[in-house]
Amino acid sequence: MAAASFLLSPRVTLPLRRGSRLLVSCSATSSSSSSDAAGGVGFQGRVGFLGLGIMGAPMASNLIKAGCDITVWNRTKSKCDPLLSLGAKMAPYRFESSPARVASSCDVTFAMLADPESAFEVACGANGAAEGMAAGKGYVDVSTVDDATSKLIGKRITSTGASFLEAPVSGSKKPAEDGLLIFLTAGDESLYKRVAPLLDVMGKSRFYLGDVGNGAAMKLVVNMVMGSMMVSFAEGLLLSEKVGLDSNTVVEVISQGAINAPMFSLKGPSMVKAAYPTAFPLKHQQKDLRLALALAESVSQPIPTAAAANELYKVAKSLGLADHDFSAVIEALKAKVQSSQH
Ligand SMILES: NC(=O)C1=CN([C@@H]2O[C@H](COP(=O)(O)OP(=O)(O)OC[C@H]3O[C@@H](n4cnc5c(N)ncnc54)[C@H](OP(=O)(O)O)[C@@H]3O)[C@@H](O)[C@H]2O)C=CC1
Ligand SMILES: O=CC(=O)O
Repeated sequence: MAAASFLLSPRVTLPLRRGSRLLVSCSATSSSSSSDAAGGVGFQGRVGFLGLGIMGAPMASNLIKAGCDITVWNRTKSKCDPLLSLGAKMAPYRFESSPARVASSCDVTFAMLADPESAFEVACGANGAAEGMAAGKGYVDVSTVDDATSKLIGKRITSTGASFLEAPVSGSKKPAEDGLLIFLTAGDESLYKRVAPLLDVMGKSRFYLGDVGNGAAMKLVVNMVMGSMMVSFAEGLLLSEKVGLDSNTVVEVISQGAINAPMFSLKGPSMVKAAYPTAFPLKHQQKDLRLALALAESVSQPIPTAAAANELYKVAKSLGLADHDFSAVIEALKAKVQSSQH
């Protein structure tokens, strides 16, 4: 992909329209001819990718397809296989593969892990990425974590002389597959500019938000709203059913009005059929609400709607729905209706 080159103002990201996608692109510090030889996306160097779950696998896959030199690692090794088939590498074979090995063999390493605990472990634990970091290298954590965890990871990474950027994403499995994620970045601004061509392969837009913690906070605010919206939608679907309305018509009416959201049109029809194919696991939505509640608590901000939604996701987890899509939260409401009738 040829990168449209322009000057980035400090702390500002300007969306450009290219084709049908809002896309921000910038040149790396190298000339386009040398960077094209190194991968064709305007980034020069080797890229590591740690965590190949629902999101990490398609993100890494898009980088490979764009011609980047990618080295992958995942706790469950079999998840590396599809990426290896596409042309990814493992860290040097003579050593047991580990985040540290990936980081030491790459210029920039991305991490897409489940939660604060795993993001910390993979970055800072034994054989963690920090052990392979050094001056000149970069670590980009795209997992959804809280600001305190992100700061701890950033501190450990930068103690090696390397640079750190947090860059959680908004957008689910399909946007990850289509390279249409929204990056919410904060931290080292020169690393942000350096990896911008890679973010543009994986995403449709990117925001640079300043100090580490701001990207995490932005992501938690967005997902707090999303988690509450889903619960409200589920309540509406169940109520409509109870009063004899056709739930599919409700989805259609909502899709034409001011409260239309792609999420409702996308998930509504399968929710009506009680099908919850996993795009965003329910356990991660509950984790994000839990972290948003802690964020709100830290500034004494009441968020009663999100708190109530969180309770419902906890019930859904207790019903064995943790690995289903978060739209399965409607089943927790159904269970409440049933228990109130007995
Ligand atoms: N799915 C979505 O729609 C979106 C998710 N996110 C966020 O992105 C992150 C990843 O989400 P997603 O890909 O859906 O999640 P998955 O559950 O599919 O993948 C989680 C990844 O974390 C790894 N992992 C979990 N625990 C550990 C551990 N203790 N040590 C090492 N690796 C570990 C898993 O490895 P293994 O394969 O071995 O289990 C896997 O690679 C989460 O923070 C989520 O909130 C953000 C936007 C959208
Ligand atoms: O974190 C989930 C998303 O859809 O964004």
